[in-house]
Amino acid sequence: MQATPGAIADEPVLELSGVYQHVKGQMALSDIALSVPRGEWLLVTGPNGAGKTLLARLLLGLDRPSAGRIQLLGRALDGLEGDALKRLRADVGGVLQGGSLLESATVLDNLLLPLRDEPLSRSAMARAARLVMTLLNLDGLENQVPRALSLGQRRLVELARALIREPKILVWDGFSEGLDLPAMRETLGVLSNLSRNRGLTLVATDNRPDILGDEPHRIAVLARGRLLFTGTADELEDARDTNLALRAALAGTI
Ligand SMILES: Nc1ncnc2c1ncn2[C@@H]1O[C@H](COP(=O)(O)OP(=O)(O)OP(=O)(O)O)[C@@H](O)[C@H]1O
Repeated sequence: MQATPGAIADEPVLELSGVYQHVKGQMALSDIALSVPRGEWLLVTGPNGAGKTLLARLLLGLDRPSAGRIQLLGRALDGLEGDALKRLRADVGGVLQGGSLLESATVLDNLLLPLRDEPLSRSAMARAARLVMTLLNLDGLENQVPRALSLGQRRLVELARALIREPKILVWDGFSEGLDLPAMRETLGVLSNLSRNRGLTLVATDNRPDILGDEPHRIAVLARGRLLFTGTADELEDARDTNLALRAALAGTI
């Protein structure tokens, strides 16, 4: 198991303070503060339109916040450009909602995309691809094109691509998208091993607050771009009894 929630762990590998994001004149994220220690898991949950994808994109360095500070692995994202940003991105893998596979490329070529600028031989790249494929039970699919795959397999190929550079942080937007319960359980087992053995930190987003099951994790509840709660699943259970807005957010009625 990865470090238990609340344990005194290493320095946070991911820290946000006072983060705001405007989208088309609307305040879509307001005053977000989060801190995740190495090897821990954070689930960001909340109803449709709460701002989960916007937050995931900020963590992946795909968008810049309108205001506030984002620190990943001790480095402030806002000051980073060019090669420094590229290096940081290598340490942060992302699985985005809605899919992002190249439809005209094979599974293998999709997996190798993040390695295209690395000074690696083709055989070293193929070895790295085989490792992640085996890890995620994708063996035998390397020459398929994405449209030949089930939605679940596509998600796992996206996960494999995110893991191929052995990132220190994985940001997974829309965790349950395309995955049935057995696939989800198996994937959680793989991620749990990576957290235990390599200190992988996970930030997952999902509309469902219970999606990470019994794996130790913290939960952040977003609604209308504001963080209503951060804590453990047990603390969330207690808080929802007395907090009307939190109950509405979890029910998707806010
Ligand atoms: N490109 C965009 N143009 C206009 N508004 C946007 C854009 N992207 C996001 N928004 C708005 O920002 C808010 C947050 O959107 P976001 O996609 O982050 O929510 P979410 O919590 O991920 O929702 P879902 O669970 O449906 O994926 C929503 O009101 C959304 O309409």
